[in-house]
Amino acid sequence: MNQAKTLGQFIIEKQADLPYAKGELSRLLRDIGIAAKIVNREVNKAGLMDILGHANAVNIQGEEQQKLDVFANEQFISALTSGGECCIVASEENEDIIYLNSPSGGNAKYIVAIDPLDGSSNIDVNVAVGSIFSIYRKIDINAPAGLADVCQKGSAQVAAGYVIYGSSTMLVYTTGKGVNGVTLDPSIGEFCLSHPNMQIPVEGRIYSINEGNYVHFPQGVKRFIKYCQEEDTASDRPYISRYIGSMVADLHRNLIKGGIFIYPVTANAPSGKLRLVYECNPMAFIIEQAGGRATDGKQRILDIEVSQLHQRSPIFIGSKNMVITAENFMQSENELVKEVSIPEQPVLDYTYFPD
Ligand SMILES: O=P(O)(O)OC[C@H]1O[C@](O)(COP(=O)(O)O)[C@@H](O)[C@@H]1O
Ligand SMILES: [Mg+2]
Ligand SMILES: [Mg+2]
Repeated sequence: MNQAKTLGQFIIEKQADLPYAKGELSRLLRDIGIAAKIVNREVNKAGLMDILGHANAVNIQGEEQQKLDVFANEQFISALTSGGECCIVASEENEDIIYLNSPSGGNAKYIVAIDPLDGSSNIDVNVAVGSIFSIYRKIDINAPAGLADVCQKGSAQVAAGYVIYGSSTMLVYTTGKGVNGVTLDPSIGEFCLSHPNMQIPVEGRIYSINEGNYVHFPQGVKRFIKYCQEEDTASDRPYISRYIGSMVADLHRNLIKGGIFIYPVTANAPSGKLRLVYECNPMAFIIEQAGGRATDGKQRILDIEVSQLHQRSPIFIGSKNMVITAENFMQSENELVKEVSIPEQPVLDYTYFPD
């Protein structure tokens, strides 16, 4: 049997596709791969190590930091520092941006924004968690890097990806030329190409949302949930409800099977819960590159202006037609503004909106 291509081999092979292909971005992806392997090692034996539970500290979001949040954060920052291709790291776990004293003496051109451990509420219960990264190039290569370089719109990303620490550990990434997935082969300690050119189905049957917040949802979201639960053979409804509570895991499933993930505004999260710079933007770049769609219910996530490092945004992301349908419900019920490209689009029957 042919040995699958390793991440390193695949990146080199694809390097010609990369803008400014001098190997820096390839090396940066390699460094992220190294940090992911170290985090994976700890996640896998978390129950045996003193790495479960709280770190007795609170991060800038006001969330209790988990020990694994802190460990993962340290691993990514140290791998990016020693790798030398990154000049600034912005992390969910750090209030301010971190300037890296890279061995390249500060000539590094790339900025990395990270959610070092995503799905923290699932760490102690052995449910899939992840890491998310977003990569930008300095706006002005010759000027010192700063906050403005981190707060670029999502559409300026040169690469993005996530790692899922699940039944197997995978790294899924894009450099703006499609989406590829590699799986960690523990026997050789290498990520190997397992999912080339990933595509999200245009239509899906899975909806992922924390229905525990239902009473606080906007009317449009409530109506979309009702739509998903209605019986209608023509459009293959009712849909399936799946919610893991780790954004990476919920999106990974939907990327493969088709589906929509929604984290809307709620009473507790008036501007949404998930963070634009290191959660929404990288996931939106990946899903769009896989043929899907990502908006805040109206505006394309990648076009949203970034004014604060830890800014939050509502997010509707996944299979193109499902996101468009959800957006239509977010619009007033009398106005169908966008046509989904489903041939048999059922005529909306207004008795459908009982409330
Ligand atoms: O428990 P809730 O409110 O449904 O929130 C779950 C969401 O929060 C998150 O855990 C937030 O990410 P972090 O764990 O990185 O803080 C997402 O992964 C997940 O989608
Ligand atoms: Mg997260
Ligand atoms: Mg996190």
